[in-house]
Amino acid sequence: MAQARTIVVKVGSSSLTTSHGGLDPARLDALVDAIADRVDTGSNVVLVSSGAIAAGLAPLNLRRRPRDLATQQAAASVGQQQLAARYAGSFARHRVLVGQVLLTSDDVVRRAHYRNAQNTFARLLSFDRVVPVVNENDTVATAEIRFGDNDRLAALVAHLVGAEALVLLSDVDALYTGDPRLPESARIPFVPDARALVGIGIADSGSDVGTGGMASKLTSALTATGAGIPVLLAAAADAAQALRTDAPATAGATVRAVGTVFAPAARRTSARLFWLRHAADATGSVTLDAGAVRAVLERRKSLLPAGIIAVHGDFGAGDVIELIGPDGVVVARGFAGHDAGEVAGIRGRSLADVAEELRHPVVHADDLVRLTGSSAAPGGRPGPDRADDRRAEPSDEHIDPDTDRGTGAPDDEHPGSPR
Ligand SMILES: Nc1ncnc2c1ncn2[C@@H]1O[C@H](COP(=O)(O)OP(=O)(O)O)[C@@H](O)[C@H]1O
Ligand SMILES: N[C@@H](CCC(=O)OP(=O)(O)O)C(=O)O
Repeated sequence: MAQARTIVVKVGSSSLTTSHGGLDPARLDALVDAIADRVDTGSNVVLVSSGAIAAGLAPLNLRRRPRDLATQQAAASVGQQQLAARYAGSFARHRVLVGQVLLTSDDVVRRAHYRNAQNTFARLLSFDRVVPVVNENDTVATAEIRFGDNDRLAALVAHLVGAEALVLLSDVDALYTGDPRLPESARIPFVPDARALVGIGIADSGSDVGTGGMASKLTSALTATGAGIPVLLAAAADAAQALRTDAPATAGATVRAVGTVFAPAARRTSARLFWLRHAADATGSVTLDAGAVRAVLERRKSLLPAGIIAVHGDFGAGDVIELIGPDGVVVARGFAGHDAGEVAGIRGRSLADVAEELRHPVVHADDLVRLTGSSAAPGGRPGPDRADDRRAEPSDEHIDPDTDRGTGAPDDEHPGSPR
């Protein structure tokens, strides 16, 4: 945390607004001061800031957060503008420029867009004293393409910019064993891995303006730590402490004086597999027989046509597809090596029996992420899969079309895999 050169800070709506609605300039300035101090030490900081909808309530005379999408979009339209102006003015006190980045999920579910966003951030951060301020583009995001909560967005952005730390700032000062308003709930200073979250009680949000709640913060934390990025969850009021580069450790180097630290997994997932797991939308799917599920999940093999029972959707080679077990459960996602028509033509057949130009896996082992065997993160999206962390490098599997068995040397080119 203290050494991170690039750091993503996410702040929730409840930490930027007054109890009457509208932005709270004092709290916003205090956050900006803490971030500017970190910028002064040479760190790159990306700020993912919620608060557009909340900031639009008071100017539009709306008493509470609207439930319908159109009014939320109207509030976000007014509020985002106010938020951006406030940040620009507040950061200007420190001679820091802000760059506004508004994203829809489309910007990350399409791989070309994901790369484009990556390039934009890289260029922005190459300038001195520029802080990108990110939010969901609520005004144009329809129900179907919404991230919905900025906690998940922050984890995706952290990976996108190659951050070395993610700081989630909220109205609660740490993760607790249960509802933080109850005296029996205890603060958890350190979460070594996802298993430590078993039994944690998730209470309703303490604020009326936040959307994600603690469940989405935990999903975000597990997504980031699964990609090798440590996470600190702390109160926005403790931002200065949380972002200090010389913050004293209380009990060993991993525990900070404030908040809850989530330890990173040992390896960083490759950008490609991270995107496949957390961001990509599937274009179609294939149903596997039980043997193929075992081969893919337990023996870490490529998916061959012989194990496919059915093909769904109209995907092309290189598209993201879901691999579904015979019981209907999605067991993996991968980049298709063939288009849907080709898979339909060769399904159930041994590689030796198919035309030479089609003699390669439907999904190569290096092109898939397994979704079972991992602890599902709270909130629904798949959690980090330790098995995949071990395999951030290409597998050493080589497909022998005569036997359909993996044998030896690395396979450099996998048809259809976007690189
Ligand atoms: N086990 C828990 N530990 C800490 N906070 C919790 C827990 N369960 C629920 N919460 C609630 O989560 C809330 C933070 O989520 P949210 O309101 O969405 O914040 P933000 O607006 O910062 O995104 C806190 O107000 C807290 O009351
Ligand atoms: N994009 C929305 C915020 C969505 C959100 O995740 O809010 P929060 O739970 O307060 O972080 C906005 O700016 O109002």
